[in-house]
Amino acid sequence: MDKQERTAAASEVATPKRTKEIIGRYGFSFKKSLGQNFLIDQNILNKIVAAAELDPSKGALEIGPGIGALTQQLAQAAGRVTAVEIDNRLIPILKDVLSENDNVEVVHGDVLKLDLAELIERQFKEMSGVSVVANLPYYVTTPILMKLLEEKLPLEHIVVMIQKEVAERMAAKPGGKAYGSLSVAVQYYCEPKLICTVPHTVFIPQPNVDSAVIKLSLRDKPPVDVKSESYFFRVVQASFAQRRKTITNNLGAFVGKEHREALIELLQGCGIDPARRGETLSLSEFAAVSDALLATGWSD
Ligand SMILES: C[S@@+](CC[C@H](N)C(=O)[O-])C[C@H]1O[C@@H](n2cnc3c(N)ncnc32)[C@H](O)[C@@H]1O
Repeated sequence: MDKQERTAAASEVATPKRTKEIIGRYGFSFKKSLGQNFLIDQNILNKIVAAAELDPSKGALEIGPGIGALTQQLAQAAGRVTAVEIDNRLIPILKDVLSENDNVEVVHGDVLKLDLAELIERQFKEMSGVSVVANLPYYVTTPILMKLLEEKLPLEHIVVMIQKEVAERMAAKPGGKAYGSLSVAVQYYCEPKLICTVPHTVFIPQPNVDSAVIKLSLRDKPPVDVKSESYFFRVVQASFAQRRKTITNNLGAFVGKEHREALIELLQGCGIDPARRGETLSLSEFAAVSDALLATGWSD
């Protein structure tokens, strides 16, 4: 290590000692309701940053910087970093911790309420690409990810630490217990890849569950063509409404019992055994059923 590297290592936030020191100095108390579990492991941070494929021409949007453990590393790897933090008590801490990183801007706000398309356009217009990189607050993981995906933001990758079980559901293939409407929604927009699992011991305070880092690479276009995206997602939701029920029973409740016989024929016409469960259907099978149902007008 040369002198510069030693100075950088000494100021790294992601160690138990330095995190406790910062928390103590500012008298910060954790709010469980905001999902505040701060990462204290440099190796995990390195894996997150490496997965994001950043370089000085790229921008990174961080959600929930906490006291800046990940933000510091993103500032080294990316050309520009914007970090959105909801807790106003953390804003002065972040300003101090990140005072040497002049390519970082901290925005105080609730990511669920911000106009992210406008924020990305404003903050990253000179960048050749933008990725979201974050250790997400677990209580709002799914709403945040669905907002990022449904708003069709111009992102390259979304690399996030989330609850392990949720990461497994996002990456699950048809046929298993983990496969559900979240898997279909995520895989419609992205190619998911599990990067690593993370024990609960690398956080202060420790959460009750283990975590995983997942990388979602945004697709240029969805892997299936559907006539109506919103209807496709309604059909997917309906197909998983009661997991133990067959696709016929779940979709029967969606289209109305009077169409049951016609529904069976429609499923057969799509090459789907009516006795199958939703959890066995692939994206292209859901697309076929969705387009066929839309054409009937049974459930507009
Ligand atoms: C799991 S902590 C991660 C902190 C830090 N990035 C780390 O890795 O140590 C989640 C952070 O998200 C913030 N947060 C929670 N809800 C938020 C929201 N709706 N918008 C923006 N930030 C939020 C919390 O205050 C907290 O700082």
